Amino acid sequence: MKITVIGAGNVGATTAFRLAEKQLARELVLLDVVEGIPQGKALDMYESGPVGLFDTKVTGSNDYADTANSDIVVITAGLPRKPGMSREDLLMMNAGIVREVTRRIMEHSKNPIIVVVSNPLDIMTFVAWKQSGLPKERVIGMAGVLDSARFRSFIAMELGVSMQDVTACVLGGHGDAMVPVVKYTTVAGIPIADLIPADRIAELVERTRTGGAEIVNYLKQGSAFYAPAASVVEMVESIVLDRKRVLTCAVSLDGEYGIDGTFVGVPVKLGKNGVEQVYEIKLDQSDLDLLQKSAVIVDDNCKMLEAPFT
Ligand SMILES: NC(=O)c1ccc[n+]([C@@H]2O[C@H](COP(=O)([O-])OP(=O)(O)OC[C@H]3O[C@@H](n4cnc5c(N)ncnc54)[C@H](O)[C@@H]3O)[C@@H](O)[C@H]2O)c1
Ligand SMILES: O=C(O)C[C@H](O)C(=O)O
Repeated sequence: MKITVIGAGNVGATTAFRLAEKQLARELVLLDVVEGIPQGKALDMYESGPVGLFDTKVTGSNDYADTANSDIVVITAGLPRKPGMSREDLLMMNAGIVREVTRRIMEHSKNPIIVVVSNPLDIMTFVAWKQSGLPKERVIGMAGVLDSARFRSFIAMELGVSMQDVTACVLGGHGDAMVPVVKYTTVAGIPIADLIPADRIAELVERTRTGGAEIVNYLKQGSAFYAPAASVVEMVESIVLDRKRVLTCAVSLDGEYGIDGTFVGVPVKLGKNGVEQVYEIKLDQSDLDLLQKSAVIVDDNCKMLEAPFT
């Protein structure tokens, strides 16, 4: 298994380190446009192997030839937002980066599975899919795992229970219009509506929707990376080990939820072939309306991007 992480910044480097520690790849390549950064960070990670007890061969590079024959490529290249910005404000700049990165990846790897992280997430996943020419099952956006993790953390904090017992469902685009689905959010199988008053749930839902901005406002110079990297690794692990985890990921829908051809977050089965099943769960009309609205926002942004994808 060879995994490449494009972008050796906060998310990329943290992801690469977690992947190395978990020994999910025999070979791990960290690539960035900035010379020296991927090489230095990769060597530093590699030198932690004797202490962290892993043998993954981690190398840093600025040359796509070193990514040749990757089984999985994680794209984290692109600008993060600053306080006051929305993720959509990154659209034009990051679309150019993701398009170019994808073009270069595909010159050296025939049939990789691409996990997209760059923002605005759902639209960048669309860009990577279009540019790559890969089947839609092999281009997957990471956001739902992160958004659900945030909702789970807030619920665990609220109730003083282990995060392990909290399961949350957050669908839709990775923006302020995301859809935390209260009905499918439970603590050891108990619906949270039975445990937390409705007005407080509404506050936790709102905190989840603005969870990314909450971190941006603290950091000032960039956005979250520990929870995002952990979320990427959960997805990659399910693919590498063919675990068939059911995780919310941004995938291209084909009529499910009344949405056609748009990338948005829904529960999918992730295995060695990428997206192996899309689950169309029964939603209340109000949640379905929100999900469809969120897809329209993604779609409108995709339309703002001018092809050609070559
Ligand atoms: N999907 C999510 O849930 C999620 C979570 C966190 C961050 N993000 C997004 O991920 C992206 C990266 O965030 P970060 O915190 O790591 O930012 P960062 O600035 O720390 O790192 C970005 C890296 O990309 C590199 N880069 C830029 N253009 C490149 C190119 N053409 N080829 C290769 N590398 C290139 C930069 O040199 C930099 O090292 C941002 O767009 C951010 O918004 C998404
Ligand atoms: O909020 C951001 O800009 C980064 C990321 O999408 C996040 O949710 O942390």
